Amino acid sequence: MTSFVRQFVSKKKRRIRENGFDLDLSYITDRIIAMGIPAEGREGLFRNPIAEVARFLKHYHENHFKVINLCSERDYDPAKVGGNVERIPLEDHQIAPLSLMLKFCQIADEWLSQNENNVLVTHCKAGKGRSGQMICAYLMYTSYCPCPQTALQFYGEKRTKNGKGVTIPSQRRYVGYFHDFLEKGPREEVELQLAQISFTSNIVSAKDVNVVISSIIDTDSCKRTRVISADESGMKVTRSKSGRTMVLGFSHLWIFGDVKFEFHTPKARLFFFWFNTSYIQGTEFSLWNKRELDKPSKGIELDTQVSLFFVERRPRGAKQ
Ligand SMILES: O=P(O)(O)O[C@@H]1[C@@H](OP(=O)(O)O)[C@H](OP(=O)(O)O)[C@H](O)[C@H](OP(=O)(O)O)[C@H]1OP(=O)(O)O
Repeated sequence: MTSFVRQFVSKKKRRIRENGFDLDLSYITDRIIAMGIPAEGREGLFRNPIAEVARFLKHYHENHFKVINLCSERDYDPAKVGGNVERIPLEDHQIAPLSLMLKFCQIADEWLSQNENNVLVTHCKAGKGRSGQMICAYLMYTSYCPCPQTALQFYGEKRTKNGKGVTIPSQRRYVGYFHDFLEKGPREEVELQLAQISFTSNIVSAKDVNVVISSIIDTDSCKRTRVISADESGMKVTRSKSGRTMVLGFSHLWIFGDVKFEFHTPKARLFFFWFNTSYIQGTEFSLWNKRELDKPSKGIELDTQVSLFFVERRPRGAKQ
């Protein structure tokens, strides 16, 4: 019964079933493992029981494994899985900024180069999205995969039975940013002045929609600061609505770095997306349909579109 529940919870992810082990765990390469969180108590009944994870790692990789915990929402006593655990806390369903992708790669590389028997074990909660973003970065960092498309496809096939590994569009976008970073080095840090958001969707004619913009202020903790809600005063925000289109106009709103846009109705979150201002080319950032949005709600139709228009860009820290 427990085995059935665990299988159900791990959905399409590939499990390892051998020598009495049955875990939500996949070898992406011989030396890189992705798995679901080692869980305790009640959660251990439907996820990977922490004692079983420890037994597996000891059995196959004793003294040669390092675990990286990517969950900000869960933690456990590292001693319960052998002690060699590092944590890079990331929020569920969100992106890891480039600096943390690089940190992950450096930790992984240092560990794996110490001994040819060493393996790296990565997990978030499900061991799919956040783990995938980081592992794809490492596959490119080591030139195991030449480009984002290959890395994402390779990871998807190794981790899941349906080939869908990293599915959140913003996480995939950041895998692309990391490739650019590896090829061309860091980009100049720029601030963008956001003038307008145009949102076209079936939901606009039915509900009031609000937008909350936030950006990461401390990449180590992924701490976010709320920039503005279109419903709040303090900054001049104009709204207009015509049929299926809503337009928000902003005055003097500068955004910088890793920025999240979250669209809400009064009762529910509709979807969100992330980008980094240094990677915006030109004056527009557009997402052309529902498939390009992160975690869109069910009521949104496929032809939903969002466009952001920027009127100015300046190097970070330039005088206003
Ligand atoms: O893709 P889905 O819909 O299975 O979503 C996963 C979640 O399943 P849910 O839809 O909440 O049942 C899943 O949650 P559960 O394991 O189902 O509690 C995780 O949040 C997973 O993210 P990550 O791999 O831990 O970074 C989520 O993966 P991402 O959507 O973040 O890739």
